[in-house]
Amino acid sequence: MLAIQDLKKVYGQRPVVDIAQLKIGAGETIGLVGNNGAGKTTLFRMVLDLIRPTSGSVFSKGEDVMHSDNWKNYTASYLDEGFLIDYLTPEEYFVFIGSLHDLSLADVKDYLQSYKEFFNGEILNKGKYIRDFSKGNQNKVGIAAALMQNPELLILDEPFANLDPTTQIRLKTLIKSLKQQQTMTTLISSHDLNHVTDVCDRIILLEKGVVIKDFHKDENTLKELEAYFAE
Ligand SMILES: Nc1ncnc2c1ncn2[C@@H]1O[C@H](COP(=O)(O)OP(=O)(O)OP(=O)(O)O)[C@@H](O)[C@H]1O
Repeated sequence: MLAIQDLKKVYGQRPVVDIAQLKIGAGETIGLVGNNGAGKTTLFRMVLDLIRPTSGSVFSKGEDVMHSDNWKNYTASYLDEGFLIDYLTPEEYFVFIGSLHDLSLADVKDYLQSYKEFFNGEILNKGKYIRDFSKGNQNKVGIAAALMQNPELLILDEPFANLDPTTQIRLKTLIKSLKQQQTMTTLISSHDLNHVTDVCDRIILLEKGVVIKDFHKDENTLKELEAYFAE
């Protein structure tokens, strides 16, 4: 699904991402972990062609994301509130995103109905603009809008941050159930080692822009990660 080749991003003199080669297969659920400033968001931004690499490329289904638009049809992401439209209500935003993906009003309505539990009564029919919601509730809108697109490739930057514990658990359940369909490749960055090892099958550990570890999850993964970060 994704292939990263000699990818480098340098700010000033400092490389903040430096990955010679990384392949992510279709259907994989990847957890990207690393301390503050490790380069997780910068990597996601290059995968989504939001920023350009200093050198190297990201290929999505074999096509360089810098020189192709095809990946936009099957990729959904939520990195931060910048992905939202502040002056819309959540309902208006979902309808807008739905219209970009040929979803009818009825489709969007059905979808929102199925997310009632995830929204926990805090998102719909509030008569409020997105800008007036708390950061956690804005995250819920962004994550739900990304999932609504039924993407082949889903990219979420720290999706558990700012969510209340109930919603964190519901989000994990949601991601696990989508994973079972085996049609979605998922990249999730997180500082929450418990959550990320719970939902992801493969963990990539980034430190100062470099991949330090890349392994498939087993029963020891959480302990190994905790030991690594405790050093
Ligand atoms: N536009 C920019 N100009 C200069 N430096 C930048 C810019 N964007 C990111 N950086 C630097 O690149 C490094 C990687 O940042 P990035 O946000 O990718 O890390 P991260 O792993 O997502 O961190 P966090 O866990 O804190 O969100 C940091 O040192 C950051 O200061």
